[in-house]
Amino acid sequence: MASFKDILSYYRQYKTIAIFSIVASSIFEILDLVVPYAIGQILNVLSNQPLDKPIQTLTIQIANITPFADGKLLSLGVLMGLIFIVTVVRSPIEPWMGIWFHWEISLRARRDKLKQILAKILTLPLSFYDENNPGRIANRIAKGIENHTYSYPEFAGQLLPKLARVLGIFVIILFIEKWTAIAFLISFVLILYFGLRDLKELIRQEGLFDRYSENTQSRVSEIITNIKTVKAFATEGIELERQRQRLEKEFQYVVYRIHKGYVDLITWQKTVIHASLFAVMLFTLIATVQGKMSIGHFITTYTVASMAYAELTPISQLAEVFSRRYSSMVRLHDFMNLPSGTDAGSLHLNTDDYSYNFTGKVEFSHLTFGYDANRPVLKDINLLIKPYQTIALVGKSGSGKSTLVKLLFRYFEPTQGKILIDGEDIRTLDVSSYRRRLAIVHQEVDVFNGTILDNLTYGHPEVSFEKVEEACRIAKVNEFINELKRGYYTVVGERGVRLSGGQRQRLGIARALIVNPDVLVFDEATSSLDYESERAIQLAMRSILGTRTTIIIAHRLSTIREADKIVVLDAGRIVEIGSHDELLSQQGIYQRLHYLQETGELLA
Ligand SMILES: Nc1ncnc2c1ncn2[C@@H]1O[C@H](COP(=O)(O)OP(=O)(O)OP(=O)(O)O)[C@@H](O)[C@H]1O
Repeated sequence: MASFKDILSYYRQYKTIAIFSIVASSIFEILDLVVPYAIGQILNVLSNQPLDKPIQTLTIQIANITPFADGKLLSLGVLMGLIFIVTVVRSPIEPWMGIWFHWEISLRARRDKLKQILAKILTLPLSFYDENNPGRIANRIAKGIENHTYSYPEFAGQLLPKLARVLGIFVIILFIEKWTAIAFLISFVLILYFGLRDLKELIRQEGLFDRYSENTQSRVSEIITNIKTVKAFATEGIELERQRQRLEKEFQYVVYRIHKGYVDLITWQKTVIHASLFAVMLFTLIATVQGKMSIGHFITTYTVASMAYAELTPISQLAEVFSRRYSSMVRLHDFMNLPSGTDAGSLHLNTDDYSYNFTGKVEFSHLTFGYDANRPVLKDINLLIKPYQTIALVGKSGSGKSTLVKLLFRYFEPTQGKILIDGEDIRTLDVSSYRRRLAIVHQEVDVFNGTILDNLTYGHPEVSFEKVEEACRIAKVNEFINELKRGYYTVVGERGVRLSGGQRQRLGIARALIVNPDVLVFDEATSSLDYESERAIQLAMRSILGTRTTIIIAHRLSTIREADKIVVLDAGRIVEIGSHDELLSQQGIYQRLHYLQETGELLA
């Protein structure tokens, strides 16, 4: 699990400037103390009491180098000069040495981290996305980043300088009266110690709450994703009630455990602070009445002590806000510390170092794989696909067809055995350059927000327009593009025109063809389509067959009659291989499936 160290490392790159700006802000906070001190000294001048040694020395030195005589007037001038410097002169300098850098560091770190986060998203293994829905991930990232961005200026610009000021106050009181200073320090340390101890427990509670609340958010995101199902099953009321119960539980927890904890903490802190301040006032007043302390020192001590105790409230508030945010910040680092997947592609723009060109000979050799190592879903698969051949994978749902393709794309590593392309183990190849020679058309084609042209050239942005048109002709995309007013420049996706399932499929096929892959995979490309769309796609597929190695995963056997080889998988094993006619003559699974689809009857 990540820790405070990880939170600090978020700003590590800006260490030097961070130290500089924190020190500068701390100095400015300490300079504030000059005012009550100088006012105390002015009171001493006015009431004819002696000045402190350093002020006396400073006045004498100024008298020596200027025409002014050492006296009451010069002392007042020197003290007013000091006040002028630490208030008026410092005002235009402070924001540029403090606030400017605190926010600049925070915003720079935000920019850097968001880039690193996307890199992490791009390199995490697919299994992570199987287990975490987008809402959960997006919520964790957004909260983590926001809390880091707001926390730094508060921590560096307020909390630390305020602590420095409290230290400065201690030194001033020490200089005036030793025992008051010691009493002050002890009360301060006790207040901070008990405060931090309680905060630690509250941070733990916040962590539990954060995890619970992440699940609530994730449900909202699930509802958005699955809204059609929710509406179709008319479960709106159930979803609302379920969420109401969760939110009520969250409310009870956050109010009666966490919020009450903070209010308890503030209650006793405030009481102790005011009691301490009253004690300081009482003791310094007694000392002044007894003549052990000057009026100026009485005023200075009381003023700076009240400044110090007054700082305790913002310090504890800042600590409280920080602890409320702490767990979500740590959770962002937990996310960032997740190991990248072995399937991670390259993040560099220029990856032409390895440019492969395969004939398309693919061999699965003694391949065994399981998502859970103890439960193999593919068992000892041996299959040779010759260049330009078309192979169809069929079999019952869950027999392992998609998994075989996932392994070909190197999303997962085989448990045993290997996959060879043109005789080379794919694990020895650069994963991004290798994948660029493959293309896949999924059952659900992803459409990005942008023009149709952007979507078509997604895998190969530099491709010529002629090549795009050619691919669109083969995939029969031109048929519907021509009907659109803005043609290739029609905006599709989230904020654009909605494409039908069949249109998306054809777009997916053209997108795959544009990268001119050596191996092309259709993953149940037609199974969710109406008959007409299916026919259009079958025709598109037919004109591609034989131009490259093609693997078709199909439930509808009509799509794959022309395949060179049909491979029947059952429970992760290859049970039949052959052409359509060969397999029909065997009285096996394929024949049964075929008969079922043709007649709708089960073979006895
Ligand atoms: N990400 C995953 N994590 C764990 N198990 C998985 C995962 N994906 C698939 N499986 C399991 O692996 C087995 C094979 O699944 P696969 O998707 O490869 O089958 P399939 O033949 O393509 O099925 P379908 O025709 O329904 O798509 C199934 O038992 C499935 O539950």
